[in-house]
Amino acid sequence: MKDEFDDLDDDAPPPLLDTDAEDIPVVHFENVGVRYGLGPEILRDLTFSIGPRSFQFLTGPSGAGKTTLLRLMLMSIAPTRGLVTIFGEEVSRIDKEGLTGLRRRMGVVFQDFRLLDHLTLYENVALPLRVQGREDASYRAEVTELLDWVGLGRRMHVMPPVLSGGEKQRAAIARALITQPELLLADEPTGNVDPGLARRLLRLFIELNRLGTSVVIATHDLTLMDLVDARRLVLGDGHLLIDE
Ligand SMILES: Nc1ncnc2c1ncn2[C@@H]1O[C@H](COP(=O)(O)OP(=O)(O)OP(=O)(O)O)[C@@H](O)[C@H]1O
Repeated sequence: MKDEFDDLDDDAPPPLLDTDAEDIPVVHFENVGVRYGLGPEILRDLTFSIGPRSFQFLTGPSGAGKTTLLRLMLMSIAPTRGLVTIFGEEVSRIDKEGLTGLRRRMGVVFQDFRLLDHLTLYENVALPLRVQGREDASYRAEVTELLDWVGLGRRMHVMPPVLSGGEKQRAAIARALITQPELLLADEPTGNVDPGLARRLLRLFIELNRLGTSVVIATHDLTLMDLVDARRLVLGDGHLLIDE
């Protein structure tokens, strides 16, 4: 695996893009609250925006609601109160097809990876492009290059069940990035890799951001966050504090 990384630049991550405050937010929450079933409110009074081409960390102690907030942005759960607007559209007014259309504009790295076990790594990563109707020949080089980037070039024809947790995580990251989505939501995307590899993956997220993607990385990892001068969305006691 090391060889595949030899040509990577190990310099500090490049500076983040400046965002234009006048652009329509990619995500906007207005007084949002959420509870699971009849349980207590997990998140309360959330009002914030995520701008186009912006980069932010989402952090807070275990159980603070980071995954829940990502699920709200992914529209896989609905708020119990307040308004969620994604790509300028208010989520409660959108039908199922509309939601699918909005989700296709996002890349998501789930904590549990969600790779398809009956497809090879290459096929998993290529799947979002196939769903877009593209032919294999048109994306083969892109998929191979990205798999090389994350150090999985030599593993691309294996099935996910034989991979380590860190390898699965990198494959899940490659799948989320391959379409250059407008919004990337990543839940602890470096939780299963060593610090050196975590830095390289962070660099990949920053490169994606430089190409125009808004990036949200949920993490506990202070060392990782300290590498980038990025906005921090900090959850605690159900509330959100923003450190610009
Ligand atoms: N499906 C669910 N049903 C009921 N409660 C849930 C559900 N999912 C999460 N919770 C509760 O909501 C709270 C927030 O969970 P969440 O997974 O969003 O936190 P987190 O900040 O992502 O935690 P971690 O850092 O440990 O992954 C927790 O108290 C959790 O027990």
